[in-house]
Amino acid sequence: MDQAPDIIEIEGLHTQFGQHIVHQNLNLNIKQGEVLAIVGGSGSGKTVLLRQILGLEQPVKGSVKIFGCSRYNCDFALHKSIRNRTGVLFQQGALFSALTVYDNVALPLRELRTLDERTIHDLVMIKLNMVAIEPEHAHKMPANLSGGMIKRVSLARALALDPELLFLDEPTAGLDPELSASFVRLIQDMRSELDLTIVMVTHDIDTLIALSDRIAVLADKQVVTVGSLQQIRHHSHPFIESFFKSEREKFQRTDNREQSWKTGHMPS
Ligand SMILES: Nc1ncnc2c1ncn2[C@@H]1O[C@H](COP(=O)(O)OP(=O)(O)OP(=O)(O)O)[C@@H](O)[C@H]1O
Repeated sequence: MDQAPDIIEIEGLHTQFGQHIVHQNLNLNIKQGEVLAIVGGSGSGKTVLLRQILGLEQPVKGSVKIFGCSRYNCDFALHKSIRNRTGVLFQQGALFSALTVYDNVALPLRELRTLDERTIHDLVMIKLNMVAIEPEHAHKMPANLSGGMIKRVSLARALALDPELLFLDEPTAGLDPELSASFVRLIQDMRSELDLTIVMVTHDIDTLIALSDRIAVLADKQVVTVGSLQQIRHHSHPFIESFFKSEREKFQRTDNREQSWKTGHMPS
C-alpha cells in the first residue's frame, strides 16, 4: 500500500472563521485503497476538513487535490465527475424523510439522467441486497426503519454509483455495540468487494481498530501525526494519550484475564 498513488493531496490548508483559526498549514495525503481515519477532539476541525475535501467549503489558503484535480479550480463537468466517483455516508444517515428506501437509493442514479427506470430498479435492488436489506423494505419510509437499517440504506445510497472513494462521518455513532460490530463487518466486506478507498471520521475506538489502515490525528490546528495504530498510539501528544487511555485499559484487562486464566485466577 506504501507504493499506492495518492488519491487525495491536502497541502498548506488554512481555515479561519472570523478570528477563529481552525486549520493552520495542515497537510495530509490519502492513498488509493487505504482506510484512513481522522480523529481529533471536539472542534478540532474534522467535519470542516471533510466538507473541504468534498468541495462543500473552501479554505482561506492551501490546496486540496482529489483524483489529481484541484478541488477549488475545477469546472462544472469535472466537479460532477468527482462527485460521481465519490460516495458519502453522513453522520445521521441523512436519508430524505419524504422518500421511500427505494427512492433514496435511486436518487443518485436518477440524477445521472442517463439510465432508464428498469435499469435503475435493477441497480437499486442489487445495492439493497449488498447491504442485506430485504426487498419488502424497499417501499418503507425512513421513519419506519430501525437505526441499523437507516445506516445500511444510507450505505446503499452512498454506493449507488459504484464510487472509488467513500467518506464515512461517524459511521457507527448511535448504534448499540452489536449493530455497530455488524455494520463494521459490512463496511469491511464492501471494502474488499468494491476496491474502495475510505476516509472516515470516528470517535469510536472499536471502529477505528477494526477498519483503519492509518490514522491521522488532528490537534493544534494541524495533523500532528499520521500512521498505523501501532505507530501512533505511543505518540506523546496529550490528545493521543487520553484518546488511547481507554483502549490501553481494555487491552490490559484482556491481558489480565489471559494471565489469570493461565494461573487459575479470574480477576474480580
Ligand atoms: N460555518 C462556520 N462558521 C463559524 N464557525 C464554524 C463554522 N463551521 C465550523 N466552525 C467552527 O470550526 C471549528 C471546527 O468545527 P468542526 O465541526 O469541524 O469540528 P469537529 O472536529 O468536527 O468537532 P466534533 O467532533 O465536535 O463534531 C468549531 O469551533 C466550529 O464551531
